[in-house]
Amino acid sequence: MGFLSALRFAWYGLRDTFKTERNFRIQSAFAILALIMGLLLKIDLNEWLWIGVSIFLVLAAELFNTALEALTNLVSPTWHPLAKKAKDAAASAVLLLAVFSIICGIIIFLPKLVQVIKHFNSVT
Ligand SMILES: Nc1ncnc2c1ncn2[C@@H]1O[C@H](COP(=O)(O)OP(=O)(O)OP(=O)(O)O)[C@@H](O)[C@H]1O
Repeated sequence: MGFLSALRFAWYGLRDTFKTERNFRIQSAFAILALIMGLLLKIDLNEWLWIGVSIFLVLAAELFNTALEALTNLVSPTWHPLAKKAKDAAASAVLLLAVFSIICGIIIFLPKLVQVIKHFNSVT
């Protein structure tokens, strides 16, 4: 498969996951919110790296989760303990990374938000 074909299929995967997976749309919305807050609060390069890692890890984990769900549904359309194990483990991976990204967001944005609120309080 050529490089351009690989890019095209990767794009199809992103587009399809965005259309069909509500969680992926929610995570994308949080990613955009984090980018806007990063710009508004003028975070430094190091902080951008942590926000970038958080965003890409969560979105990539959700894509893997979606792939694993699709494969599980294909292999085991009816209830099976191994299908449950696979889906639950994949969902847990997304959850762990979402918690990591929330912690990064709190560490980076909370002190700056507190500063902004203090500034507005002192001005008004
Ligand atoms: N074939 C199956 N066999 C056993 N348990 C299943 C099966 N399909 C789903 N489950 C259980 O139901 C849960 C939810 O499954 P589902 O396929 O709806 O995943 P989901 O994480 O809710 O997907 P989405 O995020 O797309 O809504 C799984 O985590 C698993 O515990």
